[in-house]
Amino acid sequence: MESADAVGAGAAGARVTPVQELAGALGMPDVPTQYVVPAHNDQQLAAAVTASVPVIDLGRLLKKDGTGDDELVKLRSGLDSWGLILVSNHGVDAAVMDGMRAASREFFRRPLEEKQKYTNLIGGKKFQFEGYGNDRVNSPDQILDWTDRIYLKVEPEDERRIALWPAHPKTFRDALHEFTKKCGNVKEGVLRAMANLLDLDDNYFVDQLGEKPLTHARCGYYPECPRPELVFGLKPHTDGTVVTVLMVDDTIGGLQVLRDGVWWDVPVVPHTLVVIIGDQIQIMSNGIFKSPVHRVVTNAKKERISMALDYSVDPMREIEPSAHLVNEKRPALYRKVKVKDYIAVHYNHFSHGEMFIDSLKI
Ligand SMILES: O=C(O)CCC(=O)C(=O)O
Ligand SMILES: [Fe+2]
Repeated sequence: MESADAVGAGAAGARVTPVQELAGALGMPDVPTQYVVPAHNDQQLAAAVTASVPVIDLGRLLKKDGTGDDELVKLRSGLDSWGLILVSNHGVDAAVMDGMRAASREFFRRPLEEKQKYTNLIGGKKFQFEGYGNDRVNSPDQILDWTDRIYLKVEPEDERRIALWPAHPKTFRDALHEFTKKCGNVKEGVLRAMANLLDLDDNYFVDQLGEKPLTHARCGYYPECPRPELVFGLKPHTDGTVVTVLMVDDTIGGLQVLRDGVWWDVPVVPHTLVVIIGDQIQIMSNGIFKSPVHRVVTNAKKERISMALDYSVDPMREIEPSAHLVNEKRPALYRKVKVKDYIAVHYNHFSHGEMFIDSLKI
């Protein structure tokens, strides 16, 4: 969702019951009002149609002998139409994906006391982005999302806070390490192809990541929800990342993307990865690539699990539209911004259902 570093931490957050506990409460007649979206925002009832998101063969896409040209065309059309794509032949073994998903699922099945060892509330109160729990609560009128998560900094590797990485199941830490390592190649491959589409040097976006790019992993858990028509798994947002690489649940959908005022289901294709354009690429590409508004809907019958890797430029760097993409016909659309500041403010906007990128428009 947002790759937030310790930068934004500090505000006192109200303690919120894990959604998993709410969902498990016997005889609960309804969901707490804090989770109910206001009626005017209730497009949840509208039946979503499936988006024709293309599946891109990453191996072919990266071929330099011309055989990948079809994939490049598909990539362009997928990004222009949806702001996201599915990727196959991506080099992340099925065993690595399944192992990660299983470890994540098992973690959420552990008793609450054990999960609380990794809490994202220091002293039960002060919110930090890393750890287990809910999203940060900024104000009493914030609509909460029907999801628990464990959010961990995975890169730079020497900044990992291993004490917050679940020790059980025993496979969790290795699975996350391996998954992250493999997904890094997916991110780089897609970024190279995207630069290629804009006639930039292939390494342009990869170089922009800087010396210490930031990566966070978000294992999301969405329990069954008794009132799916009233409650979001994750409210509409754009990602504040460069790109997000996402492994969705292979048995249940829920991710939707907004286009032309309509919500579309993102199809579930086993063992593909979803790559979503983030705001940072929107800025660097001077608005040519657009970060899509997406959300997660809840389900009355089935829990859902997902694993997102949020890739960000080194927070100490500034980003701005590439000079190659700015000219008289197309002046710079966004102001230069320090990534650290962007990340901090993006989250506050998200929690109120606003899009921060709009405030950077020139
Ligand atoms: O759970 C999902 O499928 C989507 C998660 C998401 O949008 C995010 O983490 O930013
Ligand atoms: Fe997202």
